Amino acid sequence: MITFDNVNKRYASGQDALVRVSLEIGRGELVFLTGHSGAGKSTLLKLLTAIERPTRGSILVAGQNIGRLRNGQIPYYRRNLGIVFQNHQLLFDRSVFENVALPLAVAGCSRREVGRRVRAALDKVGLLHKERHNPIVLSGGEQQRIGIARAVVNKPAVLVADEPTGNLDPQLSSEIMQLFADFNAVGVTVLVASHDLELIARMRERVLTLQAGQLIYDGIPAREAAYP
Ligand SMILES: Nc1ncnc2c1ncn2[C@@H]1O[C@H](COP(=O)(O)OP(=O)(O)OP(=O)(O)O)[C@@H](O)[C@H]1O
Repeated sequence: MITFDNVNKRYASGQDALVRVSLEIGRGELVFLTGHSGAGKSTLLKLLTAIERPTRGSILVAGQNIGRLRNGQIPYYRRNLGIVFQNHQLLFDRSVFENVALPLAVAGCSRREVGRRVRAALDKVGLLHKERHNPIVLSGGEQQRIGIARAVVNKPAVLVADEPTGNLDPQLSSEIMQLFADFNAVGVTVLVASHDLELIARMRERVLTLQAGQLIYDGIPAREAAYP
């Protein structure tokens, strides 16, 4: 599903953010990406979501070479991706329903279809009863769930999250991670970047560890091996 082949990313500043990264993520896998601050986690996700382009190497997603996409093709490519950010980027002048519906407006769905899909997504994150609220009145954990509902409303094949639990307490963080596991259980390929090592360890899933831009570990950690 996702292949990085000898990927390098050097920013215009001269910073080498990723160095010869090769990895494969199969369809339907759940994988955590970790590493110290500045290790290159966000950069890897930005390459995958075509926000940045690789300097060298190739990135294939469902057979498509992402680094070679023309600018006009990128919005179409992103329709198959659900993207969750740490600061969920909700619009506070719209209701919960409208926020979750945003990707569908771009995709040109009928009103009936929008209603059906938004409610299904809100139901999956347990917030169907909050559809008329303004997100500003919701807790941080609920806001993050809305961000996740918005990411999955298009039924993407791949769900990508960058530090989705960054501002949440351990209990809420654990619930959010469980949501990703739930989406994975129904076939979605999920990649979550997080520096929360304790939380990742408890999930007992595959972990990729970056260190100074290099992939130094890829496996299901038995003990502390993935966390130097
Ligand atoms: N747009 C940019 N221009 C120049 N350098 C950048 C840019 N974005 C990131 N970097 C640098 O690339 C390296 C990797 O950064 P990246 O944000 O990918 O790391 P990270 O592992 O996500 O870190 P964090 O956990 O702090 O978010 C860092 O040295 C960072 O300063």
